[in-house]
Amino acid sequence: MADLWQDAMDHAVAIARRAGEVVREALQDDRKVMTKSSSVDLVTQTDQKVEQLIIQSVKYKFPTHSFIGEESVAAGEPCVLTDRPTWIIDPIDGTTNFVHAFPFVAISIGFSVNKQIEFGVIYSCLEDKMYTARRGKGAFCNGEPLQVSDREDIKQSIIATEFGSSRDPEAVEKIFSSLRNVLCIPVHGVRGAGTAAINMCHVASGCVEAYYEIGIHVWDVAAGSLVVSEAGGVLMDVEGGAVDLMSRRIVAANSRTIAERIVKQIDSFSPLRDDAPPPQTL
Ligand SMILES: O=P([O-])([O-])O[C@@H]1[C@@H](O)[C@H](O)[C@@H](O)[C@H](O)[C@@H]1O
Ligand SMILES: [Mg+2]
Ligand SMILES: [Mg+2]
Repeated sequence: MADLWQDAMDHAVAIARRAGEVVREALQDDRKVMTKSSSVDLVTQTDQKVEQLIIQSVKYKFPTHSFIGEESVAAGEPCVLTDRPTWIIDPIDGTTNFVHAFPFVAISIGFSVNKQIEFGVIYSCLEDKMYTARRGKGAFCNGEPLQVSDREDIKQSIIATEFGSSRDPEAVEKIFSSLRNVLCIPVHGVRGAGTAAINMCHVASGCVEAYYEIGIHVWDVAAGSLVVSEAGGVLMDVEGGAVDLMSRRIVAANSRTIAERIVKQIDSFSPLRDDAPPPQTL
């Protein structure tokens, strides 16, 4: 039977590739940096330009589809996932890397129908790696199938995580407490690419056993969640149980054993959900 969403997925791959060209070109110029939720939550005109490029091209081809885009939400658009076909877009995942020319930058596009991710496309544009996953049909990098690592012993693992963009002292304390717990299991190492999407592609590729973070957003992990699960990995909330893409918390691992071991080390907290109603102003 023909795949209902193949056309949309082909479009996502094409537009992610085009967006990657725009990002690479922008790296040659000065990058004007603005801030969002905090002085370390960065955004550039390229983030906004790439998001508009993706949304306009999708609207033209699929006029009935909905969007959740990082920069549109920052500009006041709602962040609510419905049953409608929805493109969940992070135009530049790794903006801080982009600003500093640290060489991991991705365009991340997840596509959800009935609140289920149908496909995920992550283009690591400085490495020219196109990661794709279609629900039930596997995960790939530049067309080659991906498979998570088979290491079950966490003491022989590399774990990926990030520090995020909150500098709230209580959150920072918990982030360091979790990091200390994980490091002292002990694990072989802790890494972070500076982008949630690429960290998840690293889990899917088998070069790290797990990735966890509190503070990410739905656009950081929508595509990556399918890339990981289609490569044979598992997703979990940081307190165990099912992952909720709007909760801003995630553990993505090669196996349930490793995911549960990570969960035990995490000093968890709950940032404001992505779909929380905006605060009332009097
Ligand atoms: O803002 P942005 O570069 O798209 O996305 C960023 C992530 O991918 C990064 O890994 C994470 O630590 C930050 O919290 C942020 O969400
Ligand atoms: Mg991001
Ligand atoms: Mg971004």
